[in-house]
Amino acid sequence: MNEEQRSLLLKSSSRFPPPQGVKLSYGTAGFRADASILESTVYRVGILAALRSLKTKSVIGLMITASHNKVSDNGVKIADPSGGMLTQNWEPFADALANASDPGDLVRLIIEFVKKENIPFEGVCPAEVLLGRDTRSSGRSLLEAAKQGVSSIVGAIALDMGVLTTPQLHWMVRARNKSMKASEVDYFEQLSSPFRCLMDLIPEGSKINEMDDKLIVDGANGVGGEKLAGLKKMFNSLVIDVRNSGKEGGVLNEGVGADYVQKEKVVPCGFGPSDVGLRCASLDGDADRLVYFLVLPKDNNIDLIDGDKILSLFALFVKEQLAILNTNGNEKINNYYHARLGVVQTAYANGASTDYLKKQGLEVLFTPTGVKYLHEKAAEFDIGIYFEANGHGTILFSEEFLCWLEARDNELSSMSKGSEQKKAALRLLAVSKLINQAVGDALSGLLLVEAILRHMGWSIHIWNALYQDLPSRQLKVKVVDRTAVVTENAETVVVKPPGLREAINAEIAKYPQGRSFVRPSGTEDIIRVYAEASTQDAADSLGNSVARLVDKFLGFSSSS
Ligand SMILES: CC(=O)N[C@H]1[C@@H](OP(=O)(O)O)O[C@H](CO)[C@@H](O)[C@@H]1O
Ligand SMILES: [Mg+2]
Repeated sequence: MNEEQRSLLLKSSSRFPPPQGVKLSYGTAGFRADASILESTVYRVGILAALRSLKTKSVIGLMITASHNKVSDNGVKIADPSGGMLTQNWEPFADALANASDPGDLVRLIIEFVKKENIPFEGVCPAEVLLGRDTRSSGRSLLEAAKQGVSSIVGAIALDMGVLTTPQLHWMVRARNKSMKASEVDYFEQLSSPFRCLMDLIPEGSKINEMDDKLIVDGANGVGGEKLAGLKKMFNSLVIDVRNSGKEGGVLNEGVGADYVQKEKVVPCGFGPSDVGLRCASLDGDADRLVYFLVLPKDNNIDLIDGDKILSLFALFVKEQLAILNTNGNEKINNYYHARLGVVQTAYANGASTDYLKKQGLEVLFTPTGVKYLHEKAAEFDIGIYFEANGHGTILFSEEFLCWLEARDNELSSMSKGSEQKKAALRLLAVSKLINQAVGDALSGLLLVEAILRHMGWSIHIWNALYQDLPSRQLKVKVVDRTAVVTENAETVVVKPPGLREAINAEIAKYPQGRSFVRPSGTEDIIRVYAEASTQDAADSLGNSVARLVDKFLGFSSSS
């Protein structure tokens, strides 16, 4: 490292001293903590983003958000050149950088890493980082810290893209690296034109009734509501009523949003008895999660239509279109492409959804929690559909399949214009454009759900009745050290501390259709407990028993 670079780093990093006595970890979705301690971390992630840009010779993204966490938290994560999450190989470096004790230590780590990764350094290559943030007010100063981090690497520039949903930033990074136009208007256009195409291809007679036509969306008092309001101006075929847009004075994620609705299974603020029976949806704070729900007449209860059911809807539609594409009248065509369709879930997927998907003949795979794992697995298929139960997911199409599909579409244009096969090809191409290929995106997911419901001629009630969820309960347990819990087998089995696995299994055995697992959260300082059983009382009781076990083995009460 030359003297200019070294002194630039030493000087700028001395303005961002790390918080004392805190160990930060890149976690399930980047660094998250109380916003007041994050400046140094965000500054350092700015450096990391610039190095990643140099290494990959591509545009990199840096997003400042703490998604569904409380408004006083914030966080930072990196989008890789494909628009996906930061490569997992770099996470240990991210951890080391964030925890470096002083400027000297930081510079030493950078020198070592640059050497190890063979990063073209010292201004030989340009580096570019796109910055985005959610609506948290702490995001402003954190964005400044990120800018300082990026520009402390010679030759690196940071471009402030403003307040965005997380998926918008990921999409922009991907678009820039594919030399496509990448403004917000381009993003809206990318979503709205395939949506219109899907609507034009709706089979005759698939009309859902008038009353069901309106969609009411809870924007979590975050960035998603405002962006949705901008997006819906692009078409008039969809009536969307946005509530909790953040403009009515509500607090981000407080009693609102997809995480609240999914975990608590109650109506968000701003919804009530007058919404009974209507199609409602909820976004999370940075609009990368989407769940639907139906308000029930009593006690603020809802019927939750979660990520598993969105996944099921998407999988049915894609499977149906593939089947049409590969059929010629009553005869199967000979040279069809056998597209491998796979679905990916985590242990939080409701057991009834997995049974349902398997009964549809679909290949179902499991990964640990965190879209970085699901995305990677889904990318192994020609069409890989992944969703976390909380509503984060998307559909990935392989380049090979898309090439074949485009060629098939052209072939069908000359042979059988207006045929069912031609329409199926067009629909799948439209889905591949509408659904965000970089990362799960509540806005593009919402448009696809709306288009498919109309295609099927289904109300939200019919969709909800595809299968019935097993009752479940999720709990959080505060412990002394959550890293003391180690799991394996896609987080379904506890390996450490010794004895906890056996104790949990003994509880599960008491409940018909019982299933329960625990794991340390990667975004909060807690252990999560999940329980499922044949009745709600049984799921609650199993969850409580397992939470007590966690507390007994690891909690504050166990250490006292
Ligand atoms: C049970 C649950 O919903 N966990 C969420 C949550 O992760 P935890 O590691 O469980 O805190 O936030 C992640 C990021 O948004 C999301 O990917 C994940 O699914
Ligand atoms: Mg989110």
